Amino acid sequence: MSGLAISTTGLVHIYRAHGHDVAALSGIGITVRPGELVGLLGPSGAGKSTLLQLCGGLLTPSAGRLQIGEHNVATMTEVELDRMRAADVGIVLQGAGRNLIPYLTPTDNIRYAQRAAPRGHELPQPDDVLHMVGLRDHASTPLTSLTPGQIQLCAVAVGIATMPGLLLADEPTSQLDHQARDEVLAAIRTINAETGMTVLLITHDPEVAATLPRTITIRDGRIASEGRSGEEYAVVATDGSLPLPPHVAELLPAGTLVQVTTDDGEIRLTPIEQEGPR
Ligand SMILES: Nc1ncnc2c1ncn2[C@@H]1O[C@H](COP(=O)(O)OP(=O)(O)OP(=O)(O)O)[C@@H](O)[C@H]1O
Repeated sequence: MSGLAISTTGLVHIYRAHGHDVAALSGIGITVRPGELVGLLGPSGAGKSTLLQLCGGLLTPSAGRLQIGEHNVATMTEVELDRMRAADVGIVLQGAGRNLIPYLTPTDNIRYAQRAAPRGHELPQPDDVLHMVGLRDHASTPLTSLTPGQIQLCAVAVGIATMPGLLLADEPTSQLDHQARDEVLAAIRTINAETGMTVLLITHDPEVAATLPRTITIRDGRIASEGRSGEEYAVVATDGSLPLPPHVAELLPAGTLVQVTTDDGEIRLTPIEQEGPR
């Protein structure tokens, strides 16, 4: 299967908890092309995991549009979402162990993940999947004998067991030493490059983020900025609003009047001094 595109418009997700609502996403608009490798960044509680789970069909949007390849996620039934997860979208949850059955070998974990794929879906050999993540020599090694890095690689292998068009990974490099982190990142890059699978991964690690071709930073449930090969850019939203980078927002407290002028192709923001109350 080739890479799946992701497209969202005005995506909103509200958790209803203990009698009050939490708006985790407040109108996200992103487009990810098939085969892109994208990092999702942002402070704790920004809404990254919520976005990832929506893309994986583990949650359904409260409002807005979410398209994964041909799937219009907002309108799908539970059965259709199950089918999408079983073959088209691979999810690596935070904490490698949550993705694995501890008493099965890497090969059998992959076979288990492949069981749910619909009839007719072409499945790779477990050995080939393990080769792709660099674990072929550990096909039959008990999980208890693997290092933390190898267990994470095994979780990634299980995530791609059905060769989905989209791999979603929630902090796949966290809690690993630098060498293991780089090996997991290299495996994800290999998967992306060799299969054309679209990859969306969450990371808190600036060193990981700096190596990714594209990053999307979420803050307070909205897109705050995008990075391209380590360079940060503000993104104009569909309603024309432009989130200010934090170091500029500090200079312009809420309510500041700003004159916006253009001059020879440059756009200038000039805060206007307001008279205080007499
Ligand atoms: N099941 C839930 N019920 C109620 N509120 C939730 C639930 N899950 C997340 N939230 C809230 O939604 C907001 C976004 O959470 P989310 O986990 O998506 O953020 P995050 O960016 O992934 O954070 P972290 O980096 O800490 O994992 C937070 O305010 C969080 O407290």
